[in-house]
Amino acid sequence: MTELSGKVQTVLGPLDPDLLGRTMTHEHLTMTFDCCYRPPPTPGGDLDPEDSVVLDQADPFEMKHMFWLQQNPYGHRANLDLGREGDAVREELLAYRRAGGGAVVENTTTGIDRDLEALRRLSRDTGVHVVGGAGFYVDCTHTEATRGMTVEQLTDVIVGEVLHGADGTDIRCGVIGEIGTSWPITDSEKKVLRATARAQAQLGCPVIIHPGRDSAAPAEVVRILQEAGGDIGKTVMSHLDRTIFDHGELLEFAKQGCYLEYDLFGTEMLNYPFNLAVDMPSDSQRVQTLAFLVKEGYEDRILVAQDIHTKHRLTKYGGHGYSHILKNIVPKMLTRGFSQSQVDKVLIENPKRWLTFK
Ligand SMILES: CC(=O)NCCS(=O)(=O)O
Repeated sequence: MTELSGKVQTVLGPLDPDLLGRTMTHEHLTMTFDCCYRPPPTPGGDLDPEDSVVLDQADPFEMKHMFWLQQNPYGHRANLDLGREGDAVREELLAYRRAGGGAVVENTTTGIDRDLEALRRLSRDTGVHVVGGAGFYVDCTHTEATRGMTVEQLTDVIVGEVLHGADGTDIRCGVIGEIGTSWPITDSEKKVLRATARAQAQLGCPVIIHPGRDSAAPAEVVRILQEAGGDIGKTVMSHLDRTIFDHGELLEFAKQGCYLEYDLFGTEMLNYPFNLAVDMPSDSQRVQTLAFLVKEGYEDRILVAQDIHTKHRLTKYGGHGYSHILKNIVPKMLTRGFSQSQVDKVLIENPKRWLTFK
């Protein structure tokens, strides 16, 4: 289809897919998540204000705050700024390589401060292959200029980011996404989805979607992409661990044929701040769901990641870091009945197939 056919496109240029190695398909190395700030709940009952667990916004990161940050990651603005952690992320990526990691897909798109120059530096400094993301995040980050564009214009922007480079650089994106959608999907997001599908049809490239926080959202996104000519077999549905909980519903969705991504490994919280009706699964429950999907015949469709997008999850701040899956989840999978070849599919073969341009 293009000169990228049969290759993976990293921020350092086209790559032989066999060189990728173990790949986290949904991470952020630098981004801002300020758009998703949620004020923390105020303590009720008889709590003395002196003992309040609500952090002052000016408070620095301290050990005594880490449990609070795990429970309220979006309630502290400093935690949402992953853009100034270059040195810590570089150290983490070196540790990721030592743990056997080869590549990460960096899903930061327009709206949450994509920084392709930083990704290129990090990749050069660490030897980790980094794939950058084209396109737009959720509606609340769309500018008036974005909202004003036609589907054709949006398609041109996305195609240009893959073929020529994004944000005024010559650094070319290797996936479209994460394309952000809310629930219900807004008009501006629908246009971006249609443009994504058209760009994918032209380029034969991988696509990755951030669905809205409702169990009906993934199927609705797939419907819109399909109608606009997208290639569902080359599309990832992210964040399924906070979106579809019922196993029957999950199997129904899996039949659509996209990749099924469990990418919030390392996130353990009592109340999911974006949807209090949701009981966020633990890592053990995530592994159980993956085992269920394997039993149902979907081992060629599963992808995993940690989707690090806040500071408290970096090892610098006591978090699990980018190596969590390799160091802790893989051994757990092997004790829960996964074969080494199934683990290799999830970490190596499935990402490679998805990321290779048609
Ligand atoms: C960066 C990003 O969009 N992460 C997903 C957070 S969510 O809570 O799963 O929506």
